[in-house]
Amino acid sequence: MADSPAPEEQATGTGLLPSLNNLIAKRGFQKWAARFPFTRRRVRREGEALFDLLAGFCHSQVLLAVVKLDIPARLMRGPMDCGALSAVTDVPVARMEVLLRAATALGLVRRKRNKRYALTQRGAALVGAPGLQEMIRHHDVLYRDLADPVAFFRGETSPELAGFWPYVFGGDVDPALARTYSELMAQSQLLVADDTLDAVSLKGVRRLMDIGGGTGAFLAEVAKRYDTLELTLFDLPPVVPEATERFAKNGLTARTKIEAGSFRTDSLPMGADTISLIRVLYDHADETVARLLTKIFEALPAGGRLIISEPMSGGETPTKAGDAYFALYTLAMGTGKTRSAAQIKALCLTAGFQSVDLVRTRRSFITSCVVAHKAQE
Ligand SMILES: C[S@@+](CC[C@H](N)C(=O)[O-])C[C@H]1O[C@@H](n2cnc3c(N)ncnc32)[C@H](O)[C@@H]1O
Repeated sequence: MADSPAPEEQATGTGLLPSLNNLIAKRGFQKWAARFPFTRRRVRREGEALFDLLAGFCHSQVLLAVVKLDIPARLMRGPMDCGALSAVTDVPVARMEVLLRAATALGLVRRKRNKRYALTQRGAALVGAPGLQEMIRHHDVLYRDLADPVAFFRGETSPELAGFWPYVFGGDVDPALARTYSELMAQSQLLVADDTLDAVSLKGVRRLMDIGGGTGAFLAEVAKRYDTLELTLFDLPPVVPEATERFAKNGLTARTKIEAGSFRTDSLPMGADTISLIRVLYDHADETVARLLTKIFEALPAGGRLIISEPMSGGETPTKAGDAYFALYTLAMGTGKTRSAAQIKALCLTAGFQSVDLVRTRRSFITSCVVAHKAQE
């Protein structure tokens, strides 16, 4: 009985003909389709795609090992052979050979004629993309949280990630932990800032307030593009010293105000004609987001704008990055969720904004953008 299709699956067939999915699931049909000239290419592609899903965890672990053993940085200094890499990483030669062959198959390294390994362009991008290696390094926490995926989706686990980002609970933060998290955020912020500022113009803006602006990495990038714009950073008190340091280092002290506070319990500073929320909403539950958006609406003048930039769900069309990665990540964090642009738009309209634009960004796996407008009086 266990093998018979569920009633709703049977119902997908029409009349006497079985549904296409019922056919595809039959081994005899699979064998025929794998040989038939008009179907065999598609069958092979689908088979490969399924195998990639099955092997995805191994691929991620190869990536993690490559990063943890500092192989990209070592190969940036010049090609190395397996023996040399084995010696500097303390991985036995035979096992290093397996790792390097796997990394070759995944396009991270390539073996030259002289048997030395060099980075490919993809491998070099690992070094060049700010924050990517730090992100990969801290993935071991996420992977442990997902080790029993059924228990995870049933909500029966206590994910470690929820403790990795304790600030979202609004509690006191250990300064050392705040620094680890801030470093990771600031590094990866550079890509987010690039894509956000390419998608949304700040021409004509007088003062921008970045709420949950962390250590000021986004505002520092804004300052590079707009040299007269005044800047305000609003974030929890533990993050403030590093932001002060960054603004001083970048010669921005005179142009920036730093306001320490919590958007949960404090009122927001007035005076900005544009407010940004960069990777903030997905950390929080709908009620917190709704209250924050209302506070922002009240803090903005007539005609003011709110820019929201963060990885989003694909909504009606789920995406690999938004729905098969960030949604799981935020679920493990336990306090927020990955929302679609349409869901964020609806929350903004409920908060009082007159209109909301969904702005196309260059790489949705880095960030997506929504811009909300307060009515002119
Ligand atoms: C995911 S980080 C994003 C930081 C930065 N915007 C970025 O994209 O790199 C979320 C930020 O929101 C801040 N935050 C969280 N809860 C907050 C609260 N209640 N009030 C103010 N800031 C808060 C955190 O301290 C943190 O800097």
